Amino acid sequence: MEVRARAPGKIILAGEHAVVHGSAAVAASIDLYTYVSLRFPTPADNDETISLQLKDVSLEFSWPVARIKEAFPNLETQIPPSSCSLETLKLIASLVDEQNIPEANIGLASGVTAFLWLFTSIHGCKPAKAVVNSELPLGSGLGSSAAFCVALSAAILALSDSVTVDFSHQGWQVFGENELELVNKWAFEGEKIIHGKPSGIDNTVSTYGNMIKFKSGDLTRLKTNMPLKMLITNTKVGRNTKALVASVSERTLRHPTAMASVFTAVDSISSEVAAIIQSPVSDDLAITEKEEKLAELMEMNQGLLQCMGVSHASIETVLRTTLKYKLSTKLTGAGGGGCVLTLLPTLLSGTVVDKVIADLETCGFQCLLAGIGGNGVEFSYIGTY
Ligand SMILES: Nc1ncnc2c1ncn2[C@@H]1O[C@H](COP(=O)(O)OP(=O)(O)O)[C@@H](O)[C@H]1O
Ligand SMILES: C[C@@](O)(CCOP(=O)(O)O)CC(=O)O
Ligand SMILES: [Mg+2]
Repeated sequence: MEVRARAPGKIILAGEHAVVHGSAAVAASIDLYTYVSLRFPTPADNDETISLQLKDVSLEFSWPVARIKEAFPNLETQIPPSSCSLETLKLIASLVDEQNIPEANIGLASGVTAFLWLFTSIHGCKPAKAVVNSELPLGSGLGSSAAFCVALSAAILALSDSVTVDFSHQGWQVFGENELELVNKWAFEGEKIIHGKPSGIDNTVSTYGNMIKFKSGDLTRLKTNMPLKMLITNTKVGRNTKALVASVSERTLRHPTAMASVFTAVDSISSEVAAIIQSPVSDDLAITEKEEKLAELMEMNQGLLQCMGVSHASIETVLRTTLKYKLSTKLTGAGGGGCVLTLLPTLLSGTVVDKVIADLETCGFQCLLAGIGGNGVEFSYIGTY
């Protein structure tokens, strides 16, 4: 009995960080996915463990079911989701510690903790094997943590009683509205373990796909016929979302009034971005005008992200490089390195795009052109149920 789920990564067009503090943000899914397969062993397998294989980092973790029962004598499965208590988090952290994660990969510990908590909350101590692989760079601002939590939640729920599914369906299928909501809620609880204080935008756009406006937990799905092309540049500078979100909160505590103004400005920028994206496109001139406005708003948002203290020398290098070609750029996700977005206007020639990419790659960065606004989470059964 095996299920496979996939969940997309995302770009944030406007509003990262400020969205954690109640401002609006606009995000879109991208066509790079995290995949999770989940399988319950058959009696013939004689496997009494819960295991997690992380292919992207070539690591595998495994816990005998008896060890988990010993650590969690009072474990109860729960639907709908509730938050992981501090006490449970400590118990799970000790199970994760026992796996001796290499120091170089210590950032994975929170993801492994999220897996153990999501799985045991829904299936208790049932033996199972989960395998994860991703097309997303990890820890780079493209929402790998959310895609990981959404794909895990989807796979775990797809093998649970709380989801009614059509086993005869071949290939990828989508959940119903209620089930999507459940996947999103569980994934948000997983993101809390990885991020500390997530806004919920990343798991929401990974669950629902397309393009969304998100404010204080409320989702608005955006309808657009505007062709939007973004160059994504990965500075390859590693960073950690939890630490960056915490640093913005600390700055907010030190300068509450100034930061409130910054967040209000970001809120206006995001609302304007959403309005531009949604307004009907009539002709090339209208597209060019909209692109010019978007470009300016991206520059303004980047300035405010600098005010929040989440830019980085590598991001500034991308800004300077793209400015030579009069292109507008902003960081995406938590910043501090990671990925940067450059708006590529529709009428920009392919030769210029190639030159920009060559310049950025000379700096040691990695460029990619991802499809924007595709499907959200999907799942597929493998073999018989
Ligand atoms: N494919 C994956 N395999 C293992 N862990 C993952 C994977 N994707 C995400 N994670 C978890 O998410 C963390 C990165 O999340 P984060 O710092 O929020 O960056 P981002 O979400 O921008 O990629 C990793 O350190 C790890 O704990
Ligand atoms: C900085 C933030 O706005 C986005 C973080 O995205 P990522 O984990 O860097 O992909 C945090 C959040 O909204 O939870
Ligand atoms: Mg993340």
